[in-house]
Amino acid sequence: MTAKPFSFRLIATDGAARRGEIETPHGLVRTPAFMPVGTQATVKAMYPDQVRALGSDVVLGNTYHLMLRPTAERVARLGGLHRFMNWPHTILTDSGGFQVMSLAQLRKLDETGVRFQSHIDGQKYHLTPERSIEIQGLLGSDIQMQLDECIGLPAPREEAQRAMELSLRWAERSRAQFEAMGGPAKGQGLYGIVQGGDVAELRIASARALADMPFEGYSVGGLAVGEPQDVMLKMLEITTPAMPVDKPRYLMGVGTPEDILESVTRGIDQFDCVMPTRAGRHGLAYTRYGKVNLKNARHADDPRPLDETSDCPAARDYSRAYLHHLVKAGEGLAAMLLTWNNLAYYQHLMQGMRDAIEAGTFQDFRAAVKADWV
Ligand SMILES: CNc1nc2c(CCc3ccc(C(F)(F)F)cc3)c3[nH]c(N)nc(=O)c3cc2[nH]1
Repeated sequence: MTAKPFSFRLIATDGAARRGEIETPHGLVRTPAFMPVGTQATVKAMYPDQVRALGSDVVLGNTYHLMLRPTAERVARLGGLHRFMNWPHTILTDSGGFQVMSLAQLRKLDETGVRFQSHIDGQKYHLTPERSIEIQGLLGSDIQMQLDECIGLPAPREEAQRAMELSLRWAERSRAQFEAMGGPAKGQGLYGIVQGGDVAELRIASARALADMPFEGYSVGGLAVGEPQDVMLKMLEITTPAMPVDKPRYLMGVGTPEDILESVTRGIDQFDCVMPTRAGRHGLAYTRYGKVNLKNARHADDPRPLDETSDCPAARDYSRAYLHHLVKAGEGLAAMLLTWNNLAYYQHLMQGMRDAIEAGTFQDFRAAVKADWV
């Protein structure tokens, strides 16, 4: 039997900002969407029900980590990633190339794919476009990514062009494998990934070439790799107008609350970032007034919660003094409460943006949020 096809519905626009809805085999994704990172089949320091209760429609899984441990075949034998991590909603997976280049040892990239040794036990692997799609299919991922090559910035133009053109050839091979495995009939989506470094014409060429291929969505890759924010935003101003208007756009690895506000303004629909979860584990809290570093001794006697107006218990029911104590004592509850607070803040921000775009008041919302940041 064939499942309902993957679909994207544009509900409203306000300037270049878009309010939409993606339908996948595991439910609806309200956009603009923030997708918590769940690298090793868990959003660190959070229960799945809590992640859901904050308004998360998607979590991210990682081909690189899961192919090494516990392996895609084992996850498939155990019923797939949704069953394995008890997350019955949408899962998006990355193709693994980005993580190989940033985590693996002895990596060698060529036309066929990337060869590397596991950072866990040194075992050798060869990740090709076909194998990446096979792994994402075994995991049962609802939104899959092509295998691509993401280079750092700044980079020589020739390097950006070489990697962009390789990624286009890998886009074709990823698509062929996705269709051979019956992805479309399962209602799953495969995204092409726009590359091109910080070179405008390469970005446009990449976006146009991918638009000619039948992808269910498109990622903007190759950014949030150390470039200044103005370079990233400039690349969005150039790239999103060259991308299909009726398909979701996912800006990979972004970002801070400000990055997300500015990227929604420039036509992006989906975001992922380790910031809210990683910062939570390092004593950093995101609040409507800006960031609060609870390692700082100035909080030692502060009886106030992080945000008394929040409906998240982590933000409302614990004093900064207590959170400071937990952080200094290295207590596990510190990471749990601050991760909870941070994800609540991010998802509250996303809900505010979705409502504002529907109401046609997005620019006022953006100005009001930024005014609150001290
Ligand atoms: C942080 N900056 C950044 N992250 C980037 C990422 C990773 C996104 C990702 C996806 C899943 C996970 C998971 F751990 F939750 F699974 C973690 C991170 C990219 N990924 C690909 N394929 N191409 C890119 O060009 C690219 C550019 C990226 N800039």
